[in-house]
Amino acid sequence: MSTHRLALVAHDNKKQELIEWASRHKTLLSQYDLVATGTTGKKLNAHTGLAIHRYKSGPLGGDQQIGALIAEGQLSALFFFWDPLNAQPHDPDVKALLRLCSVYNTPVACNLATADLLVSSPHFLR
Ligand SMILES: O=C(CO)COP(=O)(O)O
Repeated sequence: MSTHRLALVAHDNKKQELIEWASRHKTLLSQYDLVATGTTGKKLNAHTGLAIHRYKSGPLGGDQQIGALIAEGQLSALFFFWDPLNAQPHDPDVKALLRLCSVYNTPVACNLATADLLVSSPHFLR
């Protein structure tokens, strides 16, 4: 992969799922520079001990900050457990982040099954 930075983001109802997933893959994740939106990063660090650079909370611009990394070619993959059952105040930012993944052909996992598949790829460090 071109860079060694991964972004981890989850909406509130999905944070527990992401924390459990990250705990399972802690050894692999710890080999990367990790970034996250504010609350996701705080909870991930508290529950897994992983070092994570935290951007702003999603509704306050964090999704856009991670989008900027993608636009600059600074992100290898995004793990974005967005909530399909609840409206988000910053829905345009959520869409924009997912859109940039397609614009720049950045791997993005939006659920557990895809996240597991993505980290089992040979492109990932072991
Ligand atoms: O809203 C988010 C992603 O759209 C996530 O933001 P937080 O990690 O700050 O909860």
